[in-house]
Amino acid sequence: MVSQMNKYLYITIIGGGYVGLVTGTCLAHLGHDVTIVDIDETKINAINSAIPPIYENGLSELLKNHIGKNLRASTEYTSVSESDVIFIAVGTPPNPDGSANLSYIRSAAENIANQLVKHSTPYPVIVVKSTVPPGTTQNIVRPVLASKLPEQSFDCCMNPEFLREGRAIDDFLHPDRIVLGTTDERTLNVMKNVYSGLDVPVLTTGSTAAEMIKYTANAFLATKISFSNEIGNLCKQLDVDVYEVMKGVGLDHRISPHFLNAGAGFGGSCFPKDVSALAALSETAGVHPILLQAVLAVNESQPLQMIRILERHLPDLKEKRIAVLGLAFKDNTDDIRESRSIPVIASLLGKNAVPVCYDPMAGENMKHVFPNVLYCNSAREALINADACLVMTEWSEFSQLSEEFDGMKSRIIIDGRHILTISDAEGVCW
Ligand SMILES: NC(=O)c1ccc[n+]([C@@H]2O[C@H](COP(=O)([O-])OP(=O)(O)OC[C@H]3O[C@@H](n4cnc5c(N)ncnc54)[C@H](O)[C@@H]3O)[C@@H](O)[C@H]2O)c1
Ligand SMILES: O=c1ccn([C@@H]2O[C@H](COP(=O)(O)OP(=O)(O)O[C@H]3O[C@H](CO)[C@@H](O)[C@H](O)[C@H]3O)[C@@H](O)[C@H]2O)c(=O)[nH]1
Repeated sequence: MVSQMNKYLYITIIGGGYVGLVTGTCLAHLGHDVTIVDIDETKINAINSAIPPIYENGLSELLKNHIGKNLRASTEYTSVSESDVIFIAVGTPPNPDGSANLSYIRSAAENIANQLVKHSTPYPVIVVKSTVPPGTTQNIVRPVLASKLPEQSFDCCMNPEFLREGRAIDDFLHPDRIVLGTTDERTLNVMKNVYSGLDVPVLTTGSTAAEMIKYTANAFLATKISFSNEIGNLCKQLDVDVYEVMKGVGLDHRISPHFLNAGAGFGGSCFPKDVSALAALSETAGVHPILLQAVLAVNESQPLQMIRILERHLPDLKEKRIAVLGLAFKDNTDDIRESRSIPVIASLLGKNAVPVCYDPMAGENMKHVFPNVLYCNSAREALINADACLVMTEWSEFSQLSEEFDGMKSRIIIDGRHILTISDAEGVCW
């Protein structure tokens, strides 16, 4: 367990995206003095104006409480010199072969080293918060810093982040565990100080094991989802309700009821990317990743199951008006990265259908991907005269929909998220 707050720390977060902004704001909420650094000036200006560049429940209020007080944002790395702790929370997007692109990590580490060489607090701790392949902290981040700084003058720690988008603040402030990848006692004390105030179990490991824990946790959760989807596809053939099945299965405490929701598959910036990175890493290590590849394969085919079911009802989709409800990769976010609605809309367009889209938050983001499809301001509007409807995101407002479906031309409703409460919707795999 982390203990009571010993002292407030000066902290810099490199990267002001989902993780950096939530981490920075929550650490300010815990009382630390925090500077968020990002190369994106628009993002920095928005943060300094207390306008979150992303939609995340509760973030706006928290940002307003702290910005201009113990929280600020900058495009400059100068605060690094005054910091006790520097978090690296930049992106690690996939390379074309699925492996993690570490160029942003390298560049952040180089910029930190260039700043610390000018001036530094005694013994700053540089913390890798981004999801990185095993060995990155030890073999890339530390050597980049050590190329400019004396070995004993700093230390590194790997501290993976487990927050979920849409529930990020609650997850950050009430995590199941904190993993601290360091074997150094002094560094461990600094890190415990960062999180003091949180009543959370702490697991201390080496940095490489901490990196592996993050990938393994995501791969396991993704495996649960693909497993449920495969069972769901079978259940549909056998006319069995997969939700009833998974409820029965999940009551076994060794399995747990979580992440067994079958449907259109997993999207987001993490599961697809991290399972691919782990699979690529595995191939490189000479271990053929049979299971991980199957998890990805099920996930690729799952959104297209929606189209297959749709075509059973409407064999010719040409010029058919298809309401697509939900564009975000999950509820309570405006993030569309790897959203399962993207392959579905692309497939509809390929078949000359007319997708008519609605999402409570993510419409603007999706316009960058599909600028020429129709976007509506409500589910009701999208459903008017629709030949069919596909539900792609588990937004709770969709569970309230009822007479809105009366506006459809024909009542073909396919639920990809088990969110509708009307009786005549067809499930994607139930
Ligand atoms: N999004 C999540 O829910 C989540 C949860 C846990 C872990 N992670 C991991 O955390 C990392 C960050 O993810 P994210 O979703 O916040 O990414 P993001 O793309 O939203 O944000 C990354 C930010 O880093 C900035 N950046 C890039 N290079 C920089 C540099 N050299 N200096 C300063 N800023 C720089 C970018 O401009 C961007 O704003 C990834 O490794 C991801 O896998 C993400
Ligand atoms: O039973 C389920 C649960 C989720 N999903 C889908 O899975 C995706 C991811 O959902 P979720 O895990 O809630 O959101 P993320 O924000 O992607 O969070 C995951 O990825 C983060 C980034 O690494 C981790 O920090 C989190 O612990 C991990 O849950 C979404 O498309 C969901 O619709 C399902 O299909 N079935």
